[in-house]
Amino acid sequence: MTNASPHGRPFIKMHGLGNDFIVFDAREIPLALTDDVVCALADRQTGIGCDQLIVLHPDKKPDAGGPADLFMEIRNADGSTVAACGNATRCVARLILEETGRDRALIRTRAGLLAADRDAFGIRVDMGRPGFHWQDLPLSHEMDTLMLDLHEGGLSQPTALSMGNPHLLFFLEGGLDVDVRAIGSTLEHHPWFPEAVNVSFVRVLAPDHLSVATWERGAGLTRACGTAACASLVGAHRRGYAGRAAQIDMSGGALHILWDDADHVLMSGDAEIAFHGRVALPLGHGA
Ligand SMILES: N[C@@H](CCC[C@H](N)C(=O)O)C(=O)O
Repeated sequence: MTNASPHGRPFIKMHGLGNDFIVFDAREIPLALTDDVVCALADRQTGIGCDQLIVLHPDKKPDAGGPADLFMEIRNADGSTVAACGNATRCVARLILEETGRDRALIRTRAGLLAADRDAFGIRVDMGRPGFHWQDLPLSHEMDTLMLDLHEGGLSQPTALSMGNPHLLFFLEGGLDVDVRAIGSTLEHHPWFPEAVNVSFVRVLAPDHLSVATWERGAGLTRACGTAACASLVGAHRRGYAGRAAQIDMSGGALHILWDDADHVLMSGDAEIAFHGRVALPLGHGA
């Protein structure tokens, strides 16, 4: 890669429960990354390595509620642009809260305006309302999202819903062993999901305690997925397996999710800084 600046472009490496992010601040110096450059940076052997790459832009679309602190661009490791990422939203909220000294952050995403603050578990983000209509995900045609007539790898009848991004949830019986990689990668691009889908496997340990493994669209198997944790609680409640609040265990740690009476999903958990660095970007990419 060519370096337009002798020192490269600064970035912060962050993670939420091991779901890791390269965060670039483009609020003062613009940054536009092609899919190829995102892939190169995300590569764990030849780049920095990440599940998602985040670019912070000025908020150019203030609505009636006033301007957000920033607009958060979210890219999967394969370069695709997505609307929502729960773990990265907590990380960005932490940066804003530390930078401003305020107790509330407002982050604009393609999925809407998200408010964040601190709570006993770390950073809490209001992830907004879930979507249950087939067009919310979207699906290829009209169907009942509560129980899809879909069968794969011995599993069947998953629930589908949107948390600003599409999720497919299989509820597992007992200790059934599943091949998350095989089933997840097969269903990620199933023709019923024209924009692909995040695939999760949910075990109900108790009505307020779930365990979730996720194959993420555009990133593969990750240690944690914030929107999948939100979707799992909502889906489990709709299927009658859980209450409206639960601890969600994932291989990287736990999140605490509440689906409140106003139909908003609140997600709480850690947001960590791993290290600061600089990277050479190709000419014309804002280095
Ligand atoms: N890691 C995320 C979700 C990132 C986007 C997802 N892979 C998609 O394509 O929708 C999270 O914490 O929510």
